[in-house]
Amino acid sequence: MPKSLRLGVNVDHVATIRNARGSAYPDPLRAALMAEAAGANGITAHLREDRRHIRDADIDALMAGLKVPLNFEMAATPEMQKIALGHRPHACCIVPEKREEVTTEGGLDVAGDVARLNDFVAPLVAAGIRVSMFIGHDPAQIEASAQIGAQVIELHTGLYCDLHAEGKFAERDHELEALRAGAAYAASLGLEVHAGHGLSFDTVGPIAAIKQVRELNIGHFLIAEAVFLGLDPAITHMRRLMEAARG
Ligand SMILES: CC(=O)[C@@H](O)[C@H](O)COP(=O)(O)O
Ligand SMILES: NCC(=O)COP(=O)(O)O
Repeated sequence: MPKSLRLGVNVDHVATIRNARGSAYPDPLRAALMAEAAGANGITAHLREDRRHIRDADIDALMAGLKVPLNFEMAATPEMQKIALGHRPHACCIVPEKREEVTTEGGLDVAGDVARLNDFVAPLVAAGIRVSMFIGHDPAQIEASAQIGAQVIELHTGLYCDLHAEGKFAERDHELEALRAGAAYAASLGLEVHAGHGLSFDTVGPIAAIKQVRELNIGHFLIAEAVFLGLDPAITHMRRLMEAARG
């Protein structure tokens, strides 16, 4: 695989399992270290406002224990900005968050919140953090991300994965085409392009094949598949599929 396609493993749902029983295990850091050993290029963790999975102590442990970069996913709130500036992770991905949602439902509305997000992102960039906006493929959102000074966008692949799971293949292919166009447009504006959400063995190939995409962040499926295969084999197989798609 060209070095330019990285795999970030999201460990949020290791914490989901831990929190379901209020136990001390399984430990997200242990999973992250296994992912690192299995060849993950980075670790992603989303500290939700409601702390439903990752908690503050997990972020402390990941920052202290990881060798690979941490991509810290967070909402654009003053609380999260303070935590990010306290830790200075390699990257921050700014995501939309609704307390009632089961998972991140769509991309961030950067175009509708340019002035606030501009001020929000500036101190993070000044602290040396690579800032990424988790958005859909709408050109207006891509342009707004560049305008506010983000260096990276992460394209939300959730709809593409949902359409695949529902067997709506024509709509899936239409969404895939829009993701391809979005990736090309973002790269033409000088943005680094990442992608993720809901990716699985079945859906990763066409996204990995988009040449402007430099990083995939994958979590829920890998943690689920680890129940059957183990974490290392699940990550190894995902990387093989990425490599095969990249050519
Ligand atoms: C933004 C994003 O895609 C990740 O945070 C991932 O979905 C895991 O978090 P949730 O399942 O809580 O949305
Ligand atoms: N930003 C996407 C991510 O980190 C992983 O999402 P998922 O694979 O857990 O849906």
